[in-house]
Amino acid sequence: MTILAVEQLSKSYNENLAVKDATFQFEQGRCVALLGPNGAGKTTILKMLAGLLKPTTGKIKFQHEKENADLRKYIGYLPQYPVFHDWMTGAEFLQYIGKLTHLSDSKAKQRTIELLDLVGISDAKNRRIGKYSGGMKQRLGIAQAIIHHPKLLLLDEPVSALDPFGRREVLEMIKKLKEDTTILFSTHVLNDAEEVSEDVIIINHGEIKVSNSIEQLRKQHQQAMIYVETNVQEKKQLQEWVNWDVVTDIVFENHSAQIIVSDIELAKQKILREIVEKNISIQKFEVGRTTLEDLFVKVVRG
Ligand SMILES: Nc1ncnc2c1ncn2[C@@H]1O[C@H](COP(=O)(O)OP(=O)(O)OP(=O)(O)O)[C@@H](O)[C@H]1O
Repeated sequence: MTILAVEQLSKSYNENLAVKDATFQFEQGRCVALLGPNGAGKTTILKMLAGLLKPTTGKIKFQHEKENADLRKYIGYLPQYPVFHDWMTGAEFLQYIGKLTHLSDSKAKQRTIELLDLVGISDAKNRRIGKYSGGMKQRLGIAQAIIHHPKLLLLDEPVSALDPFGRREVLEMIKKLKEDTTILFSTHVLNDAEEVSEDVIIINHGEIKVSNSIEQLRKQHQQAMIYVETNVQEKKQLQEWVNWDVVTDIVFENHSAQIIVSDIELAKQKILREIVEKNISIQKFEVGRTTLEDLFVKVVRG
């Protein structure tokens, strides 16, 4: 069942069109990564979905609700830079948020205990938030976002500002939460998307470029490839290979070339023969397949 459908959503900040005609949808129970480089429009999209920014144009439809309805009761949101009262303890903070969401005193207390346990910071419940590590603060931020049992959890770059330990803590946390909640989280790191999500939406310069399951993307985009490392002069000779029937594309980067091919055996023989005949000096020759990282780089570079 589709939980959220977005149609031709746009947002302008004065002259700057930050999100352009974004159309995508995803199913209940999925964990979806909104992937894009800095300034791509991820935060703008998440804020519009969370009801914190008014779209310039377009529609947001949540399950059976009317288009552009107030969705706050269904949605939990963790901003990119959450702000806490550092003098409060974790438990005090969650009780305070519980009351803001109209829970009674006793319900707020009970939910606080459940959430501290769920996000794994019960031991630190009476410690001031100012003394929490980055990973603990993000986990507390996730706890406040799910205090009202939202159907959809929006997390804006939940791991970007964390060290490797904090990243791991929060990624594991997301894996646990996705068992019960639909999650849309933004990131600029493909590895995070591949590790925890089933679907990926790639955005660049405010435009949705890809929206698909990771499984489908792997099937569609993993192509046979030969990776060659050489020096700058040799690169010129390699450029001519793009005219061969067996070569689909060549992506150059510094001293390396990724040669996308249609027939790996034929291409291997042809390239090796050429290297020997033309006496091309190579440092590395590797046969493999393109990865989702290659697709992401290609999309971002246009
Ligand atoms: N309040 C604002 N006023 C004017 N321009 C803004 C505002 N917020 C964002 N922008 C611009 O809109 C574009 C998209 O920004 P946004 O923060 O949504 O991108 P992002 O993908 O979340 O980036 P990052 O990964 O750096 O957080 C950028 O060009 C940004 O400069």
